[in-house]
Amino acid sequence: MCGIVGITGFMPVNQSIYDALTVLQHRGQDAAGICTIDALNCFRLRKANGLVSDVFEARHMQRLQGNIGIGHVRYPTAGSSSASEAQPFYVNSPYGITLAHNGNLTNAHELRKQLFEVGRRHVNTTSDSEILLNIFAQELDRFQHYPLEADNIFAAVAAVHQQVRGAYAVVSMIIGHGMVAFRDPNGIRPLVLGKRVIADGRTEYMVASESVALDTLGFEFIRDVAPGEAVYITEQGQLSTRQCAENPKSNPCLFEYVYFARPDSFLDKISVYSARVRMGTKLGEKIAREWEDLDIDVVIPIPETSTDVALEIARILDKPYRQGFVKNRYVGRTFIMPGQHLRRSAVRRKLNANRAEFRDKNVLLVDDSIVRGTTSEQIIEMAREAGAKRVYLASAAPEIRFPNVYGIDMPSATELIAHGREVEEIRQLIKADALIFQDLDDLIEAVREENPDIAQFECSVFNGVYVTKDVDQRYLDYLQSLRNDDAKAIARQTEVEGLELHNEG
Ligand SMILES: O=P(O)(O)OC[C@H]1O[C@H](OP(=O)(O)OP(=O)(O)O)[C@H](O)[C@@H]1O
Ligand SMILES: NC(=O)CC[C@H](N)C(=O)O
Ligand SMILES: [Mg+2]
Repeated sequence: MCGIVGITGFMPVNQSIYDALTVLQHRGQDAAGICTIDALNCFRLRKANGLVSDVFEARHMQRLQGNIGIGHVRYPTAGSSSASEAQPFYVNSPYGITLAHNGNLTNAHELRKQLFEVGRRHVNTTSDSEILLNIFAQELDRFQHYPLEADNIFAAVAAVHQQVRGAYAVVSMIIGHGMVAFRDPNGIRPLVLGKRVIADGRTEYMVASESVALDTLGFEFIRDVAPGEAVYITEQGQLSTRQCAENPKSNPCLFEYVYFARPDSFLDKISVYSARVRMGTKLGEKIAREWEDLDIDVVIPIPETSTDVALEIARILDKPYRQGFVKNRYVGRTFIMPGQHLRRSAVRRKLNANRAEFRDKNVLLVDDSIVRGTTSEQIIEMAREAGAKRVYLASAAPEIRFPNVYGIDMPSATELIAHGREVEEIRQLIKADALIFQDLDDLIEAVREENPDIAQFECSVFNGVYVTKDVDQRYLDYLQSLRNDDAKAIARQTEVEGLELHNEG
């Protein structure tokens, strides 16, 4: 997952975009970038691998001048992890465009070919986001006049929707025009719109992956950008919006609510926190029903994402909730780290047991999800080392059995612990005394309660149904060959920096 942000204002936006990226950091830890438009109508760009606090030093911030800008934190799902594939991306025609993308395209390969052979455009990286930028640029280029009207920009987004498949929440800037943001016709990845009225009465606008970024910067939430919709804000601060998809549907990604988003965000009118509490209610009730004879002394979350779920399970079961693990606050999220070796070693650096909570007790550990099983296997071992008598595990998400192709880096089914396995086999692998998963219908119900208008969630990782309908076994095999952990490790070793475009180093 990645985090994106864009602001059109009347004061310098560099610090605000930096601050927004820090609260979106949980969506991507590998690279970060900010691009602004300065007073001379030139882009200023700084992007590099690393956390936000590492990428932007004072000298970079000083150079990122301008009242309009976009930012990105990256968790790669396509291409390489080279710094030249950090975002935003730039293309010089028409007018000069930069773009930041959260999601993943499922027809990037065909689009690249078409861009080269028909559009005569070369894309110098292996990033799907640079392809998306070039498709957008190609469509804007069909209007051979300056300035472009809002109608032209919306027509270009409509043409992007016709050609591009997959998931994309996008923020982009066009020199001489302003900022454009849009969301794919299934609304798989989130995007929210907010505003801030400044002292002289003018309105600044902001778009971001999650509403928490608006809160932090004092922007008022207006609404979610609708699936298929585009938002255009001119340099003068004039906002227009248009539905650009023929048949938009709301199919937001269910895993955002389970793991990715911050609990204090609202996505598609649903509080992530409340959804997690309801996940706890449903799972707690299932545990009470199915594990009547299990003797549980204490409920312990596996920090950090599962804490809200675990607290509610403890309430339902009427058992004490205890912080049995202490999280090292300086180690990031392990699941989104590149490479299994790094992920494994991170779990023990990140979590340590409070022995007093384990000694001679039967403990119920709660996690939000079990993906590769890296965390659960080690945590169960740590609980035993700390003296637990019996260790039970509950997962707020059902078994994750299928790859994700829409912006979560789970491209390889064989790396998923639940792929092709039943609960009992998984239990044996992670060495739990008992294991329970949430049912998919319960998870959907828990999330959907606040917004029953959502007819269907994107939940392919649980049921193998891909809402864009273009994903077949051939594509999944292709993706697996490209992006399994071994392939990525080899690619990292042989990686060379591509053409470095103008980058405030
Ligand atoms: O089965 P696995 O492959 O280990 O993946 C699942 C684990 O990874 C995530 O935690 P993470 O450390 O990324 O972040 P968190 O601190 O937000 O829980 C998630 O919350 C699970 O704990
Ligand atoms: N997680 C994401 O949203 C990734 C965006 C894009 N596909 C990349 O790999 O850079
Ligand atoms: Mg976790």
